[in-house]
Amino acid sequence: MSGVLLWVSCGPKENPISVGVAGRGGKSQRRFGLCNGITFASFSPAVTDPSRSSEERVYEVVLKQAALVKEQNKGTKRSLNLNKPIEGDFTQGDLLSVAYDRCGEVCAEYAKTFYLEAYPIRLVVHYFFVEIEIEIDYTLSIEVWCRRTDELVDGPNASHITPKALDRWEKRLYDVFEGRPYDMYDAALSDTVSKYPVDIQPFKDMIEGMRLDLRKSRYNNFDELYLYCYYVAGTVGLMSVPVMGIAPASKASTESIYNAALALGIANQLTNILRDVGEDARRGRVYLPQDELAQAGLSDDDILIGKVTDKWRSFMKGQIQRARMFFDEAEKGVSELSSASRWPVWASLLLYRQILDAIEANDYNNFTKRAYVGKLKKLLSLPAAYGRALIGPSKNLTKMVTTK
Ligand SMILES: CC(C)=CCC/C(C)=C/CC/C(C)=C/CC/C(C)=C/[C@@H]1[C@@H](COP(=O)(O)OP(=O)(O)O)[C@]1(C)CC/C=C(\C)CC/C=C(\C)CCC=C(C)C
Ligand SMILES: [Mn+2]
Repeated sequence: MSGVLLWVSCGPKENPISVGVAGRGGKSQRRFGLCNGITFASFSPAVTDPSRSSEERVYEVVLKQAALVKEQNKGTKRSLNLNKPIEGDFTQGDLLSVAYDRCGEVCAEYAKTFYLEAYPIRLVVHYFFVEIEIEIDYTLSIEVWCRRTDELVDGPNASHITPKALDRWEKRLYDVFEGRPYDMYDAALSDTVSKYPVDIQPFKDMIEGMRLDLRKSRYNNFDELYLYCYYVAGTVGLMSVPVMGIAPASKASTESIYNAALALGIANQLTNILRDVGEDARRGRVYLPQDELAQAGLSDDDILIGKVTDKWRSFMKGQIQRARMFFDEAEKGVSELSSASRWPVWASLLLYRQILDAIEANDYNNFTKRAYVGKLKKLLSLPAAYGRALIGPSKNLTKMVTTK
């Protein structure tokens, strides 16, 4: 089956950016395409087609993850096997609870120093609003693993990291999934993946993203950038949804919710890239698509010189517009999540999206001025997010397009 439902082009005249809604045959396989200007005039969904765009290939992962979660929800769960001798008078439960506490501490530390301040909100939600009893936030173990993975290529020891080291990290990931954790943080993740239908694929893909960061510092077009964004950030959405859970009342298809989760990761990473243009360029990295830069009459040198010109402003307008489209796509899925997850996800979405407003407020100077969302704005986002989180799954199907 092949076909196209709709294709529109938008963005500033100088930098048009296309967005498509591409049909994939039957009602249960429709999806949104926000990738680039490639018009799928006629495409085959065959998995073996080598000419597929990154978006199509990533969508296959989404379908697979959605299918797996449906399957595993029905079947058995892996059970944790802590093979290592346990010292002291602890039960496995005590150790795990300490392990999750440690994960919480790590995330809190990052939340202090980094932009993504979802952790304190998650604490508030879990401790005061959703469960009066203190309960474990299982996504913390995933977040710590993501941060540790990112630290391998971005942290203080990054210069010593080789592809071999990443291979060892991947081997260790397999151990985690097989119930053989190496340390406390791994033990928490082992526990999480034994309790929830989390698949190893997005984790492996994130490591692939780190491999890419070791060998690649330029992206020819948005298709290449999209794949990178999937690896390092879209994967986070796919890892988190099986733990966060889908609202029991949701009538949306699992695929469409995973697609929204993927979109949130991509939107966040695009925003990250737009905010860090100057900083990344000084480290020898230009993530912005080379063909789009050239089309706008810009080059790497313009980025290194770092002068905000009208050409740059216009180029940035297009890039910001595309990132916002991914946020819009993500929005469609948040209401379908379990009630406990909606507030933190809305909060992180609203907070992160404001970084794009901050870039505009800086008159597009993302070379030397860091776009940042002030404390008051952050604070005001919380009740706004709370209000949105009150809205649960839509009763009709028009919003999410497909049925389970
Ligand atoms: C239906 C629907 C919308 C569901 C929501 C799904 C969901 C929870 C999506 C999460 C999306 C998300 C937070 C993605 C992270 C994107 C990101 C910022 C990735 C960064 C990668 C590397 O970037 P870079 O090196 O360029 O940047 P730095 O200079 O290093 O900052 C990351 C750093 C990867 C590491 C990812 C994280 C630390 C986030 C992990 C977070 C979770 C697992 C918890 C998510 C929970 C909430 C409530 C958002
Ligand atoms: Mn990083």
